[in-house]
Amino acid sequence: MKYEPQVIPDVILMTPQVFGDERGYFMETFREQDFMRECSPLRFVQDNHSLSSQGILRGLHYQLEKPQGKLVRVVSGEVFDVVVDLRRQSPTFGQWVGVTLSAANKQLLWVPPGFAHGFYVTSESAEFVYKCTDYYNPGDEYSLQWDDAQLSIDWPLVKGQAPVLSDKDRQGYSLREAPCYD
Ligand SMILES: Cc1cn([C@H]2C[C@H](O)[C@@H](COP(=O)(O)OP(=O)(O)O[C@H]3O[C@@H](C)C(=O)[C@@H](O)[C@H]3O)O2)c(=O)[nH]c1=O
Repeated sequence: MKYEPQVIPDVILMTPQVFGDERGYFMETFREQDFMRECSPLRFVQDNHSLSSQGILRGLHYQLEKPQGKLVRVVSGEVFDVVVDLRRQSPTFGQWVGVTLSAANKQLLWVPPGFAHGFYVTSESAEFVYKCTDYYNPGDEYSLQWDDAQLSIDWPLVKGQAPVLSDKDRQGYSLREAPCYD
């Protein structure tokens, strides 16, 4: 596994070593000892899997009281995955990182606690799989506005069309109003 810190260095893009043969391929997608050394000593307690159609945008989500670190990847299709630094003490507060994750590139992204996270589906559909370092806590969930002007995220919108959002995500907080991590 290759571990590459991004412009926000706590955010790490991981590229597995893929062993192809006549049967198909094999890859390791998580190895705790290496993950702890390269990314974080936190342990994972929940695994999630979602399916979304093209044009769906889920996010940008975070939990405030019980922040979740997330190790995310795509097992079918392609998404543009975005993380936003919401740690007020961070030199990169309010900055974002976006990467393309796909079944083809097999990359994983480590999203540390303290970040909002979301993704936009660019393929016909996408299955998204991730591990979390804390449990889902619905009362503690917040949504940051995907198109906040201050964030100015460069989403690769298909045919320039507005993304499809959940009701909750249509009422996301602007960065200015959003409760953040102190
Ligand atoms: C996230 C989550 C949802 N649910 C339920 C609540 C609800 O009825 C249904 C759909 O929930 P949501 O609309 O919040 O699902 P979704 O919009 O896919 O939420 C996810 O978005 C991505 C971007 C993330 O980063 C995740 O942490 C999570 O917030 O599933 C759980 O039971 N456990 C969970 O961990």
